Amino acid sequence: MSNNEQQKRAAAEAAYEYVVEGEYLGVGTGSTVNHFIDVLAERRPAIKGCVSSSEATTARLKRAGFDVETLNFAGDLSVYVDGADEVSPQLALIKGGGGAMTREKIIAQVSDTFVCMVDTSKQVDVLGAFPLPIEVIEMGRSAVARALVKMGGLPELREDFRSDNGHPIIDVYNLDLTDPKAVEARINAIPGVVTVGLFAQRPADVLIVAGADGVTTKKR
Ligand SMILES: O=C(CO)[C@H](O)[C@H](O)COP(=O)(O)O
Repeated sequence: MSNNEQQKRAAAEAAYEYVVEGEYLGVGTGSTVNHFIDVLAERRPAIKGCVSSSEATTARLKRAGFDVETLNFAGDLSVYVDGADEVSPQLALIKGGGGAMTREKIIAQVSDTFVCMVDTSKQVDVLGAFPLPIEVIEMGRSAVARALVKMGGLPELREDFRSDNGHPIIDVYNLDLTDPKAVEARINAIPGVVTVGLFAQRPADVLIVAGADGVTTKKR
């Protein structure tokens, strides 16, 4: 395993401490979450089942023998575990590198504790070096892109990609994200936007950071 994969695995092991037995567990998407699912598969907690944020995660959880239930059935959750592409000191996030941020945001919103796992490379003082993913309705994608240009952004359509919801994703460079809550509200108000991958209004509650010197945990 590479150093980076070892760090992801270490973060996943630390996140496991937040799993609550007897309940449904929210599970995010991405390579760090894949390590978390591997940890779940090895330790087999007595959870009721999982609520998944993507088809890829659902398939991996089912292969590991876990029940996957719809959020509509499971209701509000105690714990949601996921990764992120960037994290600020206030635990605001950029998510959606894997294109799953719509379902991720819905699950985060109804979870008491959002546990986010990252490696040190994803910690930034100000969000925005990572291009901001925005899921859009196909017929509105050019209109949304023009609105983003007016905000100072440089939008790029993600080539040959559709989200699990069947929508295109625009990755936006160059936005000023010094006030991420305000930018999130502004982008949410553009007609045609399904979900912006800014998690500032609902940031992480617990941040697990894995680095060369081990794992640290920060709480909001
Ligand atoms: O937001 C996400 C998917 O939509 C992921 O959490 C994010 O892209 C991080 O992925 P990885 O753990 O592979 O670096």
